[in-house]
Amino acid sequence: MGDCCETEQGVYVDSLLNLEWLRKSLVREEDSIIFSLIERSKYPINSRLYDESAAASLLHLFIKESEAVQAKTGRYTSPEENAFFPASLPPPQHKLVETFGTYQVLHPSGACININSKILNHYLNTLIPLVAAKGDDDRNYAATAASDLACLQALSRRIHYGKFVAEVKFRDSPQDYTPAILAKDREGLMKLLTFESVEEAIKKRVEKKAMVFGQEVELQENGNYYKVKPELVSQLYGEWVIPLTKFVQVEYLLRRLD
Ligand SMILES: C=C(O[C@@H]1C=C(C(=O)O)C=C[C@H]1O)C(=O)O
Repeated sequence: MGDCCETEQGVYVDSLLNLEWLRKSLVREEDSIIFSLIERSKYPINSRLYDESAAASLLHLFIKESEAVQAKTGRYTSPEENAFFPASLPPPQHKLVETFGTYQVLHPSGACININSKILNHYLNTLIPLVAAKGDDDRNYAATAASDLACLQALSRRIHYGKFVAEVKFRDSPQDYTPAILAKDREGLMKLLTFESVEEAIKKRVEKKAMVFGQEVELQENGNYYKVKPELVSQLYGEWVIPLTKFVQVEYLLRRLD
């Protein structure tokens, strides 16, 4: 790597350790999450896609194979990315990406935190039934799986940003976090890292975004119809996305002094 790449890497690492940049990334990720939910709502539940009675489900196959392609093309060299099936992923296989280094941004014992199995479970059991209509179209399983993966990857990215947020918060005030980490005081850590006003603003904003992104566009006024219920997105954030991001933060902090 030449100087130029090192400089670029430096800028990238600096961004990942800047709370303002991270909060902007969380805001941008809202767009991806909402758009992907809107896309998923095009298809009915298609529950046979998730049927695990014959070994692994079709969704499982779809995600595993997709992640293998994405690993070969370098997706998981980024510290912002976490695979759903990380065991035995192939290495990058193209010269454009095979020299990508790994970035030492996070504390090593927290860097590998991966709660994607939790995310996948919540997604399958809670989210799909709320977003998709009942029924099965007997056809669009691969397209449905592709939109599931888009939702899952956006949610996973968003939630695992918690690791970087936690690192920045720790570096900003180690004197506040250290005693709670040493005492393994989850509740205390949760209090320290929580900013209620930031969370309230997020819930309001995602509801508004869902209204704007998901409205039916007609030439004539036809009242308000939204492809995904705006209050559902706000609820999803309040009950699930924000709590899981905070869970990641607490897990990370608990390992921060290992
Ligand atoms: C991510 C942060 O930490 C906490 C979690 C938040 C979230 O998941 O959106 C928002 C505010 C904080 O309570 C943050 O401070 O930005």
